[in-house]
Amino acid sequence: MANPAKISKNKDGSLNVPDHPIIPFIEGDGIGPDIWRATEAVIDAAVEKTYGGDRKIEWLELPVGEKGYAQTGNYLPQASLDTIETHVVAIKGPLTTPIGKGIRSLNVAIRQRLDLYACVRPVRYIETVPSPMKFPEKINMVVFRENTEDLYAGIEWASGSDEAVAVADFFKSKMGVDLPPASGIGIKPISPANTKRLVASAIGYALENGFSSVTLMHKGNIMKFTEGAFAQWGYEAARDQFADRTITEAQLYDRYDGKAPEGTVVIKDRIADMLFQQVLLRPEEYGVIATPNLNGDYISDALAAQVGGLGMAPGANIGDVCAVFEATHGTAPKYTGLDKVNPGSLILSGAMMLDYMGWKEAGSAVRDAVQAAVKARRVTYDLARQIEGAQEVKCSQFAAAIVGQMK
Ligand SMILES: NC(=O)C1=CN([C@@H]2O[C@H](COP(=O)(O)OP(=O)(O)OC[C@H]3O[C@@H](n4cnc5c(N)ncnc54)[C@H](OP(=O)(O)O)[C@@H]3O)[C@@H](O)[C@H]2O)C=CC1
Ligand SMILES: O=C(O)CCC(=O)C(=O)O
Ligand SMILES: [Mg+2]
Repeated sequence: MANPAKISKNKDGSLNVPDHPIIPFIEGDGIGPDIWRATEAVIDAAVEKTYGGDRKIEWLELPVGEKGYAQTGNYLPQASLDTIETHVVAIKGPLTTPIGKGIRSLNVAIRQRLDLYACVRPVRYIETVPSPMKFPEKINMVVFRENTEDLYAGIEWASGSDEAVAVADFFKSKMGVDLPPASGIGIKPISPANTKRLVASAIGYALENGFSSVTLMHKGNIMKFTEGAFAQWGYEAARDQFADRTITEAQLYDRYDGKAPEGTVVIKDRIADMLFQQVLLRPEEYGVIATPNLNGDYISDALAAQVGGLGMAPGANIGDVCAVFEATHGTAPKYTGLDKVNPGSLILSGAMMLDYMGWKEAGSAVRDAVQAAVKARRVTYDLARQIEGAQEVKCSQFAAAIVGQMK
């Protein structure tokens, strides 16, 4: 086995992945340590079984979150971010964010500071996993959530603060806008450049992965110059960057009689609230969904519920320089240290990471083993409480069962 070495990126964006790559990981807070241990065991086993010792991951822990604070006095040391950037691929457990006070989200900060602009969250049905849907097998969607701006930009001021008072004065004197007294104020920036790169990556993904549509999800009837502009800029990105590979929904019916030409993707847009009901009633009409940050946050948890809940919802944050893989869910604090929760989301995020590295056989090995373990009906509490005849097992036991299913 060669010495451990960093993954690097070529000028064309492709990756150089050595057989013994160093991959930084953040264990995470709350349930993070439990699900990380489980994930590491499953990924290592998949790589070992797939490549028979010719490939191996060298894990490098980064102190971030509560562990970062305990070890360095800093929740998000710059050195950890630099390490992710220079190693190109990383994986993380969830990190806690206090509500209404305290530090800003470290998860959001990682995405913004590393410019990981696309939050990619696939929603696919796994057989036997309990679903509230009548036909869960019809669900195959991938959320592309803009990850760097919108209300998550963190531009906000507390009620009564000097800044909020100054902004309110400015609105009143310069814009003729009278805010209710003592309002807390938040700003929602949505830019053409950040929208277009997100939508372009969503269209590229749809074309590469055989999806027939990209839906721009927005609330542009109400927030015309932010969400409405998102939809408009999304259509512009399709027209300017994928002219011969995209058509609009209007063109689909006007020119093509409802049948899209081979190798094209239909670009459509839907108002956000309405889309929440359509993904329940007619999921087969939606493939890739590109949307601003807040909508993407909401719809990814809602869609996760359709295919078994947050315990089975993987994700990735992808930028031009590096990528950080992470589950959709958070730190589920009430389960801290109980070895109880489902590690499936982080394990499946690990499978996405293996695919991204070009180790697709190992990625498939992970997914197949998860599927087989669920079918065997020895699952964590979240699935066990919904599957008839299932036996509840601990987080670590579920991971061992997944490893046991690897051929
Ligand atoms: N990317 C990140 O790191 C994220 C961090 N967070 C942070 O996490 C903290 C807690 O957030 P909260 O809103 O409670 O959301 P969580 O996603 O942490 O948990 C909410 C509920 O979802 C279910 N759940 C979550 N993960 C799993 C799992 N692995 N297996 C089984 N069930 C699971 C549990 O449901 P039940 O109670 O029914 O068992 C849990 O109580 C906050 O500080 C938040 O800011 C939140 C989201 C993402
Ligand atoms: O950063 C957080 O604490 C929450 C983030 C979140 O909900 C998400 O990324 O989906
Ligand atoms: Mg969320």
